Amino acid sequence: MAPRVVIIGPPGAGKTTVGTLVAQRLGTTFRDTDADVERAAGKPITDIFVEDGEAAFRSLERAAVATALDEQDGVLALGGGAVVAPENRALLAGHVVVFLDVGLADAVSRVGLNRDRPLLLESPRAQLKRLLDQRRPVYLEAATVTVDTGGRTPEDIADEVVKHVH
Ligand SMILES: Nc1ncnc2c1ncn2[C@@H]1O[C@H](COP(=O)(O)OP(=O)(O)OP(=O)(O)O)[C@@H](O)[C@H]1O
Ligand SMILES: O=C(O)C1=C[C@@H](O)[C@@H](O)[C@H](O)C1
Ligand SMILES: [Mg+2]
Repeated sequence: MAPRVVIIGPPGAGKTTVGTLVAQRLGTTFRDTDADVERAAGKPITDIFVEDGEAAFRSLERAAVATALDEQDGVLALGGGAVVAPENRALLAGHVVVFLDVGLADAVSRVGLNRDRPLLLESPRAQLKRLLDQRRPVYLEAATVTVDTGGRTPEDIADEVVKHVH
């Protein structure tokens, strides 16, 4: 089995929101490696970061990405930082990988005051700027398709993603 489409992008890109809509449109299932990691650890991602550290989270995430790419046949969203690991990028070869591109202003407003993102707990705007600056080239490189999400509705973005799914 292989996912029909893998969705990547930073926090606030809309991976979960758009991915769920794409799965509905394709009549298939949606899977998110963040949820898989939480299930494997038996606790929320924020607690994994606080109690076990980011390295422990990344290790669980690598395992979750490998398993999900193998098992999932619908839509798969990766955690926002998953593509930073070369092992995960290598596993994406041959898949349809959609990067949901988002600018800083949209990412900040979408993430808002949500407290579920451990890397953004302090100075969300500055942290998001750092993540986007560091990772945007990595997302672009890992993706087979880049979809601009700026000022667009999740429904409109989902329609464009579906067009790229074979
Ligand atoms: N195109 C959009 N326009 C406006 N708001 C959006 C759009 N896409 C997503 N949102 C909103 O932004 C917030 C973040 O979206 P979502 O949780 O889907 O992002 P994500 O990429 O999965 O983030 P994370 O990496 O933290 O899991 C949600 O409140 C969602 O409703
Ligand atoms: O951008 C990141 O590094 C992260 C994004 C989220 O999806 C989670 O995977 C976690 O909060 C880390
Ligand atoms: Mg998400």
